[in-house]
Amino acid sequence: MAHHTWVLRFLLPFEIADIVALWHTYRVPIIITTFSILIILRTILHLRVPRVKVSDTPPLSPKLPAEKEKVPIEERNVVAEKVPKRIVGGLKKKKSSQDENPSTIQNAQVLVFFSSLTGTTEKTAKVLTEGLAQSTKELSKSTSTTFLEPQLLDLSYIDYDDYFITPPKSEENTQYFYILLIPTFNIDTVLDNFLEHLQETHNDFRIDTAPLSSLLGYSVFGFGDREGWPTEEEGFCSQAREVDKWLAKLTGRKRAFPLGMGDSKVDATERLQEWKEGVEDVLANIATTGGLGEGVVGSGDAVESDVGDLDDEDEVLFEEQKVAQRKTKAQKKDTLNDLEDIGSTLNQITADNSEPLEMDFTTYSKKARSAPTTVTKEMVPKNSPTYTALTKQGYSIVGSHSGVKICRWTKSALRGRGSCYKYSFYGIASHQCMETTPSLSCSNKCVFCWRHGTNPVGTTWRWVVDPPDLIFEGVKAGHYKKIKMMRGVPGVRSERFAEAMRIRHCALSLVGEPIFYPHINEFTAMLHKEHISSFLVCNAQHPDQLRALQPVTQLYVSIDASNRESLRKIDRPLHRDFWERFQACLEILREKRFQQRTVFRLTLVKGFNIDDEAEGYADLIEKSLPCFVEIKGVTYCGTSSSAGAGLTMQNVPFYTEVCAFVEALNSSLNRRGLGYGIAAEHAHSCCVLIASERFKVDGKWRTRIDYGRFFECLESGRQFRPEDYMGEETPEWACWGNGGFDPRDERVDRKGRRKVLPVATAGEEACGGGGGGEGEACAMESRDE
Ligand SMILES: Cc1cc2nc3c(=O)[nH]c(=O)nc-3n(C[C@H](O)[C@H](O)[C@H](O)COP(=O)(O)O)c2cc1C
Ligand code: SF4
Repeated sequence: MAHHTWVLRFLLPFEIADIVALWHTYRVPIIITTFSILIILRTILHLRVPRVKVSDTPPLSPKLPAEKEKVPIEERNVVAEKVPKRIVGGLKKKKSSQDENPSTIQNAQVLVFFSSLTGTTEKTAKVLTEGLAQSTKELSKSTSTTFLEPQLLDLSYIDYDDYFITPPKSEENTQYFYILLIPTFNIDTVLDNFLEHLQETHNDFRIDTAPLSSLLGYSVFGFGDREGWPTEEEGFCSQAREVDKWLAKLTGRKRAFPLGMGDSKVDATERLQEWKEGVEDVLANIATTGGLGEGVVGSGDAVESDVGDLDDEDEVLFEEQKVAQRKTKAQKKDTLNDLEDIGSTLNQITADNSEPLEMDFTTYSKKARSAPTTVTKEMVPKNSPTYTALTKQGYSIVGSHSGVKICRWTKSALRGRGSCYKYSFYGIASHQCMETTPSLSCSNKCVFCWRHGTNPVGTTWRWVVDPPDLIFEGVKAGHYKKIKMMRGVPGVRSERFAEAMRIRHCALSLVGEPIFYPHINEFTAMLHKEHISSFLVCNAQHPDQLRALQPVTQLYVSIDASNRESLRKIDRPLHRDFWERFQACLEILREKRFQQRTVFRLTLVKGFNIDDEAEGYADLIEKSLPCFVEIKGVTYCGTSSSAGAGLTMQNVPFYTEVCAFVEALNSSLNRRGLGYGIAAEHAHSCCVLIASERFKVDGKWRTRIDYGRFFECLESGRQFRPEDYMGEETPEWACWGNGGFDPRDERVDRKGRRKVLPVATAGEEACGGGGGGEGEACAMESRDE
């Protein structure tokens, strides 16, 4: 080792000096010789390698350059940003499976997803789907790929899990192409929820980050309004841009055609037409080559163009977070040193700068994305279509998230034409009952809820919270106003009208989920203080809130199915752990059964939750041991929303079918020795009551409530049991087998004509909604038997 070092030291100075001397002597011939060799080599190579003509590159979609000429300047900028970037140079292209094995697509189908509040997108989506049906039919004839008829899907009705965790499974080995037509709303709509779902799916560690990568591709078109949202920074088409971004991630960058955007009042038709032609080109490409074409990840055909695009987006998000942190630091510590990590641009910011830091974000998405997260929205703002729709249907919106409406039974009782089933079962006078909810939002999308697509939905409360006293005063005022409006209605009985000016009962069940409201306990305390009884219906999805709920007069949990799969289909819950939440709520109800009256509310929907489920329901009852079980046929609203949810009159059970189910359930409970029996019925509402024998004294059912006693118990401050406020005997006419119509009242048909025979009708009762409860007043014709 020592010997080698010595030799190197001796040789090195000699060699360097020698080389330098040589270079000085021969540099001119060396340079000339090198250049000559290079020129000869270049000439040989040029003669041997055939030249590739520019026109040899297949003219594959997207055919944006031609289209760009037609696009106005401001639009052009947008499109230009989204055009796949062409990277020229020596990068090697990746090979995809499609590249190796082109044209492997046998069956393909376009799925057109849309969302619509005011109808524009829905109409457009229908026309677009018809157009695509035509063009894909042509493609099926001229290529080896068979396109199945495109399917139109409303994001308000579908289960996201069926389409946006993995693509749907098909027997014909069909591959799907997703098209999404997305309007934008700066108020809460189902789109917020959809976006949340996409984001959660991407971030869910149990699911692959790109679970939709087996799609053939996707493309999004957004509708917006430049009058209100002139630029993208100000929110133009912001939700379409968000959807596009998340789908790029979920599909592993299979954006088949750039995001299109149109102003629905100005240029949406032209922009959509251009975009549609581009999408059709991509579909043609899929049919002929099996790939998406040049410039798109997934085609394997060109350098992956939107890699940079996506990475930019991530980076922007990251940058935003950093800037937010920086702002706080700058404001708190007031020193430049805190900003060190930001980078050189920020080092120029003065230490006393407490203004928001100005950052030049160069992509459109930055400000638009941060804006909505910083502002807490109102759940139902006055200028929203939801507000308009609700008020049109007779709801009074109180504050920004509560509603009140007088139900048809209240009107009916005022006119002496019968009260709802709660009078027969529990002694509630319908004309003294206020139906309200402090939360119009829900965490389910039940198939029988009439408000799909318009009501805000969410898994957590993310809106402005109104104080309970504002809601309480507001709903009472709204209720009394509506009662007063009944003054001139023919047939209103004066004594009942006078009584109606004193609210005695409150059904917290209109629509939405009452226990979602963060101050629900304060609200019910206000009711009780004025000796208004509380009937609260919840959807068994919020165990924490249910556990924290103070005693109410009667606590309901909607039990819409007896097993996980059936519950998923019928309630379409937003929570992924919906079944666990449901089970937890049943346990909580079991604990509460000695503190207040607990009720299972079963809504029977033919074809969904009746067949073979009696045993399953009996299991749930055994688990929770509720005081009562109300079984009711679904109310069919006859609206497009119920039809959209797949409900028709065929899903509304006949009263005899409800009775048969009740008997099967009762037998199962008897076999298990659980101490229940069929207590009462209200055939007119298609509703039957099974009660625990705790409410049977000396062989007589005592399902009614002593409301005075309830308030005494509550005000005593002592612990009390439901039996302590058990009312008088259930009247004979309400007991099982007697129909349940109050003999004091007069039966009339829908036209107000007197009825003689008792009638068993499905789905006429209007109360309920609340968390998977019922729908709005039934718009169907009676299904008399
Ligand atoms: C309450 C409300 C909020 C809106 N917010 C936005 C918005 O933030 N950005 C935007 O570009 N357009 C916004 N728009 C415009 C709609 O996206 C546009 O009118 C769209 O075509 C509506 O589609 P639809 O009729 O299918 O519901 C809003 C419209 C309404 C009614
Ligand atoms: S249907 Fe509901 S809101 Fe109407 S009177 Fe009966 S309990 Fe009250």
